[in-house]
Amino acid sequence: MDIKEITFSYDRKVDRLHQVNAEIQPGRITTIIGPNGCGKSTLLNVMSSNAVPRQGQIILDGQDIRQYRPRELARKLAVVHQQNEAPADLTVEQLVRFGRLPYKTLLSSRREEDDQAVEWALKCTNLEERRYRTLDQLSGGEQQRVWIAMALAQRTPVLFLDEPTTYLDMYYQLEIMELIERLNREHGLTIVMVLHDINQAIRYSHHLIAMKEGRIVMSGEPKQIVTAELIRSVYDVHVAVRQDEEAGLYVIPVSVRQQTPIEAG
Ligand SMILES: Nc1ncnc2c1ncn2[C@@H]1O[C@H](COP(=O)(O)OP(=O)(O)OP(=O)(O)O)[C@@H](O)[C@H]1O
Repeated sequence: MDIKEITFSYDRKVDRLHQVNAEIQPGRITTIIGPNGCGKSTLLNVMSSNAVPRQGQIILDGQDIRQYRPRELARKLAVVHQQNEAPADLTVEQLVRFGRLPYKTLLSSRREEDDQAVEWALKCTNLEERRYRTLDQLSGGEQQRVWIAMALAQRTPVLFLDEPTTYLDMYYQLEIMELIERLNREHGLTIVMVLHDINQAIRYSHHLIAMKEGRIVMSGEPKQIVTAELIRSVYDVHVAVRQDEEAGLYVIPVSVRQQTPIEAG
């Protein structure tokens, strides 16, 4: 996937992405990092054709994504959004089955292929035993796995995830990250995600894209690009960068860079 010269504006006045260029490597995990409001979700939305750029193109399999019909694109690329809602009375299995919509035709009945895809998605996400539950009968981590399962049922080679670990505790965060890693390693999925946790981004990504104010500041292999200087320039935070035998490279936030003096009252 090629991101070519993308400029995007919500209101045709202020550009939120400025001539963004990047390459998404197939079969790899790419993570977009950067401060609140820098344009990460916007870029993901443009890359999935949910938002139309003012300029530039997203090329997938040799073709501009805007030339694909929505069903065609939905067979190539699935998205797990940041916030998801569903009717309260649907079961996990019924929700996951929605992932098969891009394969439905007017006359088609339930096909074996659909059943297989749903079973595979439930198995990958370890939800087989929860299939008859409704969302409100699941923990936050399990709910997030349902949205991932729905995307997996689409059986696409590319998966986008926007902040998949937000609101989850440490255990469920790790569980989701390990699931994503397995989907990449064992099933060859190309993953593009947005993460706020820099340490998760370092640990689970082959490639990082660091953004600030609608621009890519730096991109590359985490080990190559993550330095205290990069984090300072992107987040305005002073960090210590360390290496641990077990955990690998990691970052410890130390202080915000610009301290505002507190005036004596
Ligand atoms: N629907 C919208 N209409 C107008 N402006 C928007 C809209 N969505 C986002 N923006 C603005 O575009 C800029 C980029 O937002 P975006 O959500 O892409 O940032 P982000 O990096 O994903 O942020 P966060 O980490 O807080 O989720 C922000 O200034 C935001 O206020």
